[in-house]
Amino acid sequence: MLYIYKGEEIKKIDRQAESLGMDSFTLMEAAGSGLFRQLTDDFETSKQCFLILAGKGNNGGDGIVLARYLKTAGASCTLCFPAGLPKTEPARRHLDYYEALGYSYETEPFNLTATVMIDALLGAGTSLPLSTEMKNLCVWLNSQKAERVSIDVPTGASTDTGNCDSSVIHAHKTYIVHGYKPSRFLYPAASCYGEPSLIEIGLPQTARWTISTVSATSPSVQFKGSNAHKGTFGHGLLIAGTKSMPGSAALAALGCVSSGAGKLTVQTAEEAVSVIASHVPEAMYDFHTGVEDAHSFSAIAAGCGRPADDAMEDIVQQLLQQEKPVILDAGALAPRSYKAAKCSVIVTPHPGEFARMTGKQTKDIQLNRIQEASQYAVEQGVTVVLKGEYTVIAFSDGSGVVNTTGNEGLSKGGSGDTLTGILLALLMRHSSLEEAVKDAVYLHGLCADIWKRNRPAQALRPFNLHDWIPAAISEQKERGD
Ligand SMILES: NC(=O)C1=CN([C@@H]2O[C@H](COP(=O)(O)OP(=O)(O)OC[C@H]3O[C@@H](n4cnc5c(N)ncnc54)[C@H](O)[C@@H]3O)[C@@H](O)[C@H]2O)[C@H](O)CC1
Repeated sequence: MLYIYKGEEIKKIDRQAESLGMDSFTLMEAAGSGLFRQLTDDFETSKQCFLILAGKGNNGGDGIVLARYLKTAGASCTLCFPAGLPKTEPARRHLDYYEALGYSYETEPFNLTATVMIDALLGAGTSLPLSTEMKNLCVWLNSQKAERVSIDVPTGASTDTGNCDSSVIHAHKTYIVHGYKPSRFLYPAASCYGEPSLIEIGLPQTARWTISTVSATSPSVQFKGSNAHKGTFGHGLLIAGTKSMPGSAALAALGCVSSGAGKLTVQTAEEAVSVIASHVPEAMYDFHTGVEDAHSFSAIAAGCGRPADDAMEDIVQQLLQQEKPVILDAGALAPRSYKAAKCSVIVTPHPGEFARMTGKQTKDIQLNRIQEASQYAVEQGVTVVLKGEYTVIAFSDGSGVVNTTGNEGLSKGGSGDTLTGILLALLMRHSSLEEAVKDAVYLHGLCADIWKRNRPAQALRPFNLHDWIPAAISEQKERGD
């Protein structure tokens, strides 16, 4: 399991560790030795010339410990404090020890050369914008012909949001201490991390946000039932599609019947049936314009290929008054309260739809996707699936996951409909809503990743996605995460 921590959470963890007897000096030692191990895995240290630029905080302290390990191992390494000597107590003590071993340091970086430059200037304690001095250092570092390795967070990138200073370090690699920081998954900051590696420092993992995985024992990939019949695997209601957008309903229905749904009823416009039925002969049809007999379904999805009009709003209000879990997508998403809902609600907006739901700007949502989705989920008591690269899944208890499967091949109209269908099928078959949602997003992304292994991403049609569901399920079953 991989974990995500905000800057404040890291500070709290450090304080807690200190109160339990694990002091920051020891944690810094663990960070430095972990960094050294990772560096020796990534580089033939005897053939490299290292320059470590260390800041005044604990990020710089990690750099001091790393410098000591490199020097002790006989590597060519220069430690430099371009913004002044360390100010924090553990970093100062590590510098004392470093000097006591007879090692020296520089304070002027601009004439120094190296093949690998380590950015230990600022980490989780960054506040933006950068000072002029830091900006100049970053500009210089970015202009050097060397591999750039950042410690924890590239200097100039925010820890908790996608914000970056204009002179942010563009790292080739980032060695992330203890756990991922939100900015690793938020653009533009995410694009400055390069290749990330995690450095364990021996602290227990306590984050409520993790990176999504699918368990090999999850009902999403296991399909068992002695004496099973079509009722065993649930009956889904999909309220989707119009005369002008029958394809959305077809894509969602395909996703659903390909993911283990026992039965599926599509409530749609009569004119849409010929298109849907030509692709999904398994489905049944219903032409009501309201919600009838909701109790006879295991779960309900609404909104694919529907306009966000009054008729849709009426349907959503009826859905919120019944008790079966409901997925709201596309036309079913609107600015409204879910606080009086009698059912579990999952909303699946893309950033534009989420902006419409919340009254916020899309660009602000994108910079702070994890926080925005989480805040909405907690306030409204719903599950939010905020789609996009690194889809964010926020639960109403404040926990959540970031999904790392999927690629640019999914950036096409119709991909989200397939996801809604997969989600509906898994929700019908799962006892855990949380597991159903995160598994659906993971498997949907994995379909696109499997496609891209041998085929161009631009040629992936949303209509192809369901064909890869069997391969995605089998892969997860065999992997056994
Ligand atoms: N549990 C862990 O994960 C551990 C992580 N470690 C490392 O510690 C840093 C966080 O250290 P902290 O001292 O809190 O912050 P920084 O080193 O990032 O910097 C603080 C320092 O920088 C100044 N500063 C902040 N913003 C700016 C700016 N925009 N321009 C100029 N200067 C700025 C600020 O005033 C302070 O002086 C974490 O990233 C890990 O690398 C521990 O070593 C082990 C435990």
